[in-house]
Amino acid sequence: MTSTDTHSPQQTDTTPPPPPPAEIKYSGQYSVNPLGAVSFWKLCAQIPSVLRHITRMSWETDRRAVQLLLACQVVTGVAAAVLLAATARAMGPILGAGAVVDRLREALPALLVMAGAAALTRGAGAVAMYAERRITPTLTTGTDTALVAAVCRVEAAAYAVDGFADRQEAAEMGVLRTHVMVADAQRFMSALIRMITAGGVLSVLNILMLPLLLLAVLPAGIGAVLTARVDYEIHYANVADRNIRGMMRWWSTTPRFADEARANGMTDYLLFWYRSLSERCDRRTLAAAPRTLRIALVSAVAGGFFLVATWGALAWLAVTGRVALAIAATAVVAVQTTLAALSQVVVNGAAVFHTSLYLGDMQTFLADAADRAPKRGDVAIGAPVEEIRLDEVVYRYPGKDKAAVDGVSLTLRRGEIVAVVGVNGSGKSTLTRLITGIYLADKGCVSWNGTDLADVAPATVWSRTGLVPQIFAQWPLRVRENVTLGQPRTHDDAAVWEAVDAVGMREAIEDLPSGLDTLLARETFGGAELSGGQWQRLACSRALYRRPSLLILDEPTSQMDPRGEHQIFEEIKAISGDRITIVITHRLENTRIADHIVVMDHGRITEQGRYDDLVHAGGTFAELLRLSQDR
Ligand SMILES: Nc1ncnc2c1ncn2[C@@H]1O[C@H](COP(=O)(O)OP(=O)(O)OP(=O)(O)O)[C@@H](O)[C@H]1O
Repeated sequence: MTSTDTHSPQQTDTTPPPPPPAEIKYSGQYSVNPLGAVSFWKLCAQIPSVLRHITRMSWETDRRAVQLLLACQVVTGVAAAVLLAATARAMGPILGAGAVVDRLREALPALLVMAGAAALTRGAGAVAMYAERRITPTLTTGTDTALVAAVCRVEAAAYAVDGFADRQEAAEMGVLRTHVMVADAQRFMSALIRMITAGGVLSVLNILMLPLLLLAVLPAGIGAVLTARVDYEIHYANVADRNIRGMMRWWSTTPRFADEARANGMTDYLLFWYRSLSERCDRRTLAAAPRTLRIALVSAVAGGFFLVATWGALAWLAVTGRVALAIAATAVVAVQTTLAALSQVVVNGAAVFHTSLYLGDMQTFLADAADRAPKRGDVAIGAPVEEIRLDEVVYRYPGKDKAAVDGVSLTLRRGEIVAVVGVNGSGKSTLTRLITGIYLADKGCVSWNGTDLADVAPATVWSRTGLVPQIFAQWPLRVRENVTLGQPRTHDDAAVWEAVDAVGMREAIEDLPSGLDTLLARETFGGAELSGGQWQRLACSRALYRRPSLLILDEPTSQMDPRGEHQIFEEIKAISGDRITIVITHRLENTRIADHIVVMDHGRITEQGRYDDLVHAGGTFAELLRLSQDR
């Protein structure tokens, strides 16, 4: 699990060194490097399908730009052929006999054609760049948004699946590569066309030249693909560490946790942790460096050998009179053109191949995320919600041995306030996730108005739910959006103020620089910050604004002063007639407002009843109440 590390924060002779970050290694189907068992030639064979894939993605993004790009490729190819043919034509008179002026005059038409072809190639290159720049931003945004949407839309249970976050991290690399993907593909295609044209012309001049040229560049091609493969292996080995490092970076640098990190003297250790993770990634990268050096050296030596052979063959052909001098001169130009194009094909082909690895991860992740999207029925839940029933409901988190909720049966009726209490980890929050259909029960059934949630379109359930979770988001949005988020808003702020008044936040919001328009993100210019309790009041106002059929408050007042707490519970009572209300709390005095109290332990309901009954029942509730009063 762990390894030793020499860098440690504030280490003295008397204090033991802190443990380095745990090395997390995943096992199971996701631990296998997808490249491990694939042969080199199979990898190369992927390139056409990757190009097809990139073209299809680009086509869906901007058809006209793709058409423009393809037209530029054709122009590039034709111009390259014309350039070489005109070169051959010009070489005859230039290298022939007679006065220089006469020879130049004779070669002039061909020279003009050469200049025109060169200008056309440059022009096509510029237009192709324009077309690529039209496609790339939209394509990147589309891919990035698709990834975010896919993650937002999976069944919430997917987040608990081992390796899900790491595969998301790997998929992010695919999104990053879309920045360069079209440019790489375009350069690869245009170099390929130039190479085929120049190679074709060269093989017409002398058939021996082409195989020699191919041999000169092939080692570089193989070297580039092998290096890309090594890079990917390192990337793959680093995914888990990079993922944790990314999280640690955010947690360590966000102002939200700055007080905690400083006052508890955490900064040195956090930095040590971050550096240790980075160094671990570096060590893997450095360990692979000799392999990449060997690949580069071997491919350079082999390529150099065949290149010398190519030039030698050309010289031998010219010296022995097997080709005319003019043809030999054209062949020199053709060899240079083909070599340059071949190098471009190799470099950009390797880049396309490299991209294909990351795109592959992205595609696999997107397909997996689509598989994990809710597949439930399409029944809609109508208002009002009269009854929610749980029958022998069981739920176990992936990878856990014990069920978090284990055979719970319960009926909730409109107008009731139900309090759920129990020790930490007894399954209260999980129960609310099952009641709202965020998780579907493994066994048993949760039904709303008699319809099993497995048959219901989840959006129709969630449009009738208001949830204040234990850990709620402090959205970096304006105050207004922090109240209305998730609900279509009207142009009238009256309902917003009503929700704000219900949690006693009017004065605090009026004191902000721009009232409801104040941005609640102290990190940004002009942003403001609320206190912990004020944020919690705002989270409550968000749930109340929705006027939900099911209102769930999970420790809603844990950060509030007694006045705020009193106000919230008064409000809950006042509006309870029209809805089902569930309150989870460790402050047992607050359960007095409940019509029914449910006590949970180890995922089961162990007691239930009204406050006065449970106080005298001698069970867990009475014990917890006594402990809370024993100061
Ligand atoms: N996302 C999760 N993935 C895996 N296990 C989880 C997850 N959330 C909760 N658990 C486990 O399920 C059990 C029940 O947790 P739950 O959060 O429902 O308890 P709780 O009663 O709400 O606790 P608390 O009073 O501390 O809020 C615990 O053993 C917990 O470790």
